[in-house]
Amino acid sequence: MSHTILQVQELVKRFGGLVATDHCNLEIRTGEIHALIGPNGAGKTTLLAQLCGELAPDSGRILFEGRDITRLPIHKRVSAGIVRSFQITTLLPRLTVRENLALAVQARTGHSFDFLGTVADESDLDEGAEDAARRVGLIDVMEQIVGTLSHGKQRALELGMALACKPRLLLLDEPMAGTDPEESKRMGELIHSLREDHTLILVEHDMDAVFRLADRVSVLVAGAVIASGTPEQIRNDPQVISAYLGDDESAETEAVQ
Ligand SMILES: Nc1ncnc2c1ncn2[C@@H]1O[C@H](COP(=O)(O)OP(=O)(O)OP(=O)(O)O)[C@@H](O)[C@H]1O
Repeated sequence: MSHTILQVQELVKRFGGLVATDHCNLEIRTGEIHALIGPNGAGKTTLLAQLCGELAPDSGRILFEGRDITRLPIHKRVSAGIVRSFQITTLLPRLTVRENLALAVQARTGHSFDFLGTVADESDLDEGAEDAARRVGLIDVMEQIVGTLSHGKQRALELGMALACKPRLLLLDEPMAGTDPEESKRMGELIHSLREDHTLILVEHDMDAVFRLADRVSVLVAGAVIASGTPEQIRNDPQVISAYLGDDESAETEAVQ
């Protein structure tokens, strides 16, 4: 029986007069890939930012494994096991893959950032960096300068940096963005492989990827979840079809642009 890892209860976030998150309720089960979809401006990114602690909600609660984390700062959520990809640091293009990953391990373990010059000598950092690199298929390019990697490999590295923080719940914000079909396929396989030992929330505009990868899908419209279910249930939900997916191919394509 699956149990709930994350619960969002009646979450509200306003930007001035705009209600970006409107009494949002969401339940994420341990071990699932849960996709969050919805039209542009529906509030997906704003919700993710509240889950990782980047934005403070105005009201409502977020429970992680039953514990109220609504007011916990980002670094404490990372320690608790919630990591958003690209959250800890953006890539440092002039450093190597190994150095970038070691910095992500440092962020998790609380090592000081002051001794950049000796990063490569720290065996615990190195081990963590190599584990993450292996996981995302970058072990053969550990010494390569990040700025010289292909876009797809840079995306994989961003994911590797999130993994170096040893998350239990990984928040992925548009991992397929800007990737070509081959890179997108590889990223899909990578995400699928993470499901073994992680719970994932996936915000993604690529509907093919969403319906292929997700165990369950929630649809956000105007800051509220209007439906949650299996990809099959969501595809056939009349409310979702009229509010978002549309009832034919062209409407679907239009809705996700
Ligand atoms: N910092 C901010 N200040 C003011 N308004 C904001 C801010 N961030 C987001 N918004 C507004 O909140 C609403 C939700 O935006 P958000 O980016 O969360 O939607 P989204 O579903 O992620 O959209 P997209 O699919 O286009 O990325 C939008 O109307 C947006 O303009």
